[in-house]
Amino acid sequence: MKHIFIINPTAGKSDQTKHIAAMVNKIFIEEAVEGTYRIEVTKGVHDATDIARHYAMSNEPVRIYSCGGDGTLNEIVNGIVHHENVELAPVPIGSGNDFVKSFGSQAMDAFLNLKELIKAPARKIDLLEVNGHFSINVINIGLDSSIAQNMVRFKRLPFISGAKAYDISVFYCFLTSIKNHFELIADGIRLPHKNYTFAVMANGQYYGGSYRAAPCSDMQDGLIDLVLIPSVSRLKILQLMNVYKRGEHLQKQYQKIVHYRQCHEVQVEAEHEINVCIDGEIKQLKNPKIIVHQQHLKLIVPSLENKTL
Ligand SMILES: Nc1ncnc2c1ncn2[C@@H]1O[C@H](COP(=O)(O)OP(=O)(O)OP(=O)(O)O)[C@@H](O)[C@H]1O
Repeated sequence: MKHIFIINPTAGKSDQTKHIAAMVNKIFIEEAVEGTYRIEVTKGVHDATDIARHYAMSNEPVRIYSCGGDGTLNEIVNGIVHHENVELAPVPIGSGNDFVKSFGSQAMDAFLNLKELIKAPARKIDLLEVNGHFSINVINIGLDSSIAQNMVRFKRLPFISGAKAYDISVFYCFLTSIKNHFELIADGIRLPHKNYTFAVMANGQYYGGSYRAAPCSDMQDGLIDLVLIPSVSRLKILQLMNVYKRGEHLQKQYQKIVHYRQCHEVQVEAEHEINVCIDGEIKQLKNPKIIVHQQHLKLIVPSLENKTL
């Protein structure tokens, strides 16, 4: 088995390349772990996709470690998708690292323990696809995608964490448009609303620097968790925000504001191209269609308490 460590030196607050390289060298050389390894450092946007694709195309068994945040993970997923010979291990050194949060409160430490990760088994998980782009975590549209778009600006400021940047961006976007015109068709059923605050199509549970949008989402069930907030007042959004962050918005008392269902396919209809946020990265798409590929990716999952898999 080949072990490939793809490091994004710009992920998180500081460059972790030296630290990761030192740990990897120690594990493979001093502790004589079996297999060959290689460290690849990305040079720019989408480089991780190209590097991952290169190894995936070899058709040899390979374990790719995504050393970065959710953006790097998404880029690697798009490079390895459909390649059975590849296993993917997230090493969460980004700012938000929302994807691994679905695996419970111990997840961050467990995925950062490279020695354990190298030996951990693979589990098959679902992937979402929207107009040819793949998502391992969450796809969202409406107010949410504007928030993600603006968050990038705030998160690079000193002393602003991924979670804080998201909160600041929420308030910024809150002052601009909160009414988004689009219609949704879920598994062939046209939903009644024509305006939404936002819509979330989830595989994982968390996004936006730790908002637990889809607390019931299971990455192996072959289903999209669809969480919808039709157009509501600013006051209602404010009232809901902390509830939404904690993942308590699917409780009965919020049913008038929050709509939730599980489905296999979501068609979005809008007059123009709309901003679609795919694992935190924005793409402008015309009538995006979201589908699920059941257990389509081999994910390395370390031993965890409170895990969902
Ligand atoms: N060498 C590089 N120079 C500049 N940008 C890079 C480089 N390598 C990767 N990138 C870009 O960095 C962006 C951010 O990466 P990533 O999302 O992994 O980190 P993050 O933003 O700190 O974490 P999170 O998304 O979890 O908050 C990605 O869009 C990726 O394309």
